[in-house]
Amino acid sequence: MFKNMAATMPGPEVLDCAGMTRADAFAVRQGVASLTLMERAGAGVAHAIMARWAPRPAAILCGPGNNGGDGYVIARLLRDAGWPVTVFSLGDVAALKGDAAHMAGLWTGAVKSLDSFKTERFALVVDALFGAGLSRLLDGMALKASRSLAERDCAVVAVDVPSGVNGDESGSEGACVKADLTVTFHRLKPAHLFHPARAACGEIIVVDIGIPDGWRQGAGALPEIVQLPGITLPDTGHDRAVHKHGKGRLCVLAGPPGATGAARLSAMAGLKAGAGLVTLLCPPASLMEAASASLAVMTKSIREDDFADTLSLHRPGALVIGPGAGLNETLKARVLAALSTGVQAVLDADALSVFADDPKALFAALHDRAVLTPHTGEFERLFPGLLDASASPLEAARAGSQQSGANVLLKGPATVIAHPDGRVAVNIHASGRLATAGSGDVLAGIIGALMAQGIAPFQAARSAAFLHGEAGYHLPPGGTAEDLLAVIPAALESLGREQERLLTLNRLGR
Ligand SMILES: NC(=O)C1=CN([C@@H]2O[C@H](COP(=O)(O)OP(=O)(O)OC[C@H]3O[C@@H](n4cnc5c(N)ncnc54)[C@H](OP(=O)(O)O)[C@@H]3O)[C@@H](O)[C@H]2O)[C@@H](O)CC1
Ligand SMILES: [K+]
Repeated sequence: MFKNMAATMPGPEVLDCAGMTRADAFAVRQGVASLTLMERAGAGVAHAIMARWAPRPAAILCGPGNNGGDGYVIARLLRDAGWPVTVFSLGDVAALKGDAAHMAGLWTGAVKSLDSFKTERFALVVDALFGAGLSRLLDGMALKASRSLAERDCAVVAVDVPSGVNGDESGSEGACVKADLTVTFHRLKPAHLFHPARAACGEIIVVDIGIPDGWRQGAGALPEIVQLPGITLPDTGHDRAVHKHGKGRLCVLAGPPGATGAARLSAMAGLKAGAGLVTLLCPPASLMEAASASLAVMTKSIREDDFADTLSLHRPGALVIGPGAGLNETLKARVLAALSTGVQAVLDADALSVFADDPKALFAALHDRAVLTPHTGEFERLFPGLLDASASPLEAARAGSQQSGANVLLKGPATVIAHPDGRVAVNIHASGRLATAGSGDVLAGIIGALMAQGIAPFQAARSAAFLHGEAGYHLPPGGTAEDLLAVIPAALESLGREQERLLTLNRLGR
């Protein structure tokens, strides 16, 4: 889905539109002319177009602000390269101001009114109507143009964001342009990461427009894209001195009879992700079912009323609680008991939903050694209305983490990991093949295994999301959660090798 992004992404941070404006102003204070930034932005789009398409009749739709200014640069550079180009303007060209007026002045061809734009005359259309300055829903000529683009089979390239999409937001109430390629500048914006806005972007390229180092000063903790050099993997070496107890002990709570599969997936994932010892804590009635289906995973019977005692007996480095656990008061009590011991814990599935009627009781017990792993439905149960009220899942997860006091990993095609201190990361390294039943149980087990091995919860959640995503790329078509377990070692190996290569290059100063 994010093909080629690694090669073109100049940096890992995500910037909102205000942050981008600040970075732009910083560049200008450092002596980079804003016209130079606009020229580089337009050149980046023009080069991306020429790298993908041979010359063909192209329409450049220019808006009333600087997004339109970029459009005039693109028109000039494509025409200079021999492309047949027609420019359409939304509004009067004479009304343009500043850099956009300057760039329009360098365009020596005709400028037609957007009203006369007919999609069928063009094989490629550049959408330079609105970018970061979008302030209301599309209407009038812009709305008409976006609709006519949707009806025709011509290539559409969006400048910065597809017009109608607000760069800070994952969704839009109104219509927007649907692009095949979106070229943005300096850093990704939230809209490039989250559906449905992301789906309107098509392929995404980030162009470096030469904003000087130092632009981060005073920007606070920016959300970042999880990347391989920044994750922590378990030690998978051949050191013979290592004992299984020294490689991390993980406990997983099993559910009632007939529903132990989810916890068994988590437990197996924990072993595959390097935990030395994994124990399924089973209600007595589930013991035989769990034991007969497990080989390397240990099984232990637990009593109804002594979950904190059970944990102090097994002294796990981390606990996974929730997958297939059953929605009942016993589970609620066990979650609260586990949290009261201070053990590092992954709360997944039923351990979240069981608090739908009283999330505050959960929040009062949570701490930053816990990781909540909701999908959007579970998130809504714990934080009613927060997703809708937030510009994007990024903001929602950050707010959810601060409200609850725990790390929150909000699952989706782009998974957000938030720490209560305000740090946020987004994992986009994930195959669509992960969208299969039980995949979340596997993720919970991997997070638990990494925490049990001494990796701090926020870092464990970031790293596990990336490793789980990598395992998805090793899955054959039609792969199930069981198949996902089987490819975790291969995923660990390939990431370990690549990380070592990057570290070596770094040491050599490359
Ligand atoms: N920052 C940087 O580093 C760089 C930025 N660059 C480029 O600048 C772009 C941002 O430019 P920008 O701020 O001028 O905003 P832009 O999107 O052109 O629109 C503003 C105009 O549209 C109008 N308007 C808005 N919504 C409307 C609607 N629905 N329907 C009708 N009108 C609407 C709005 O009117 P107003 O709201 O003021 O009434 C205003 O007149 C950015 O995306 C990137 O492409 C590059 O050059 C590289 C360096
Ligand atoms: K645009």
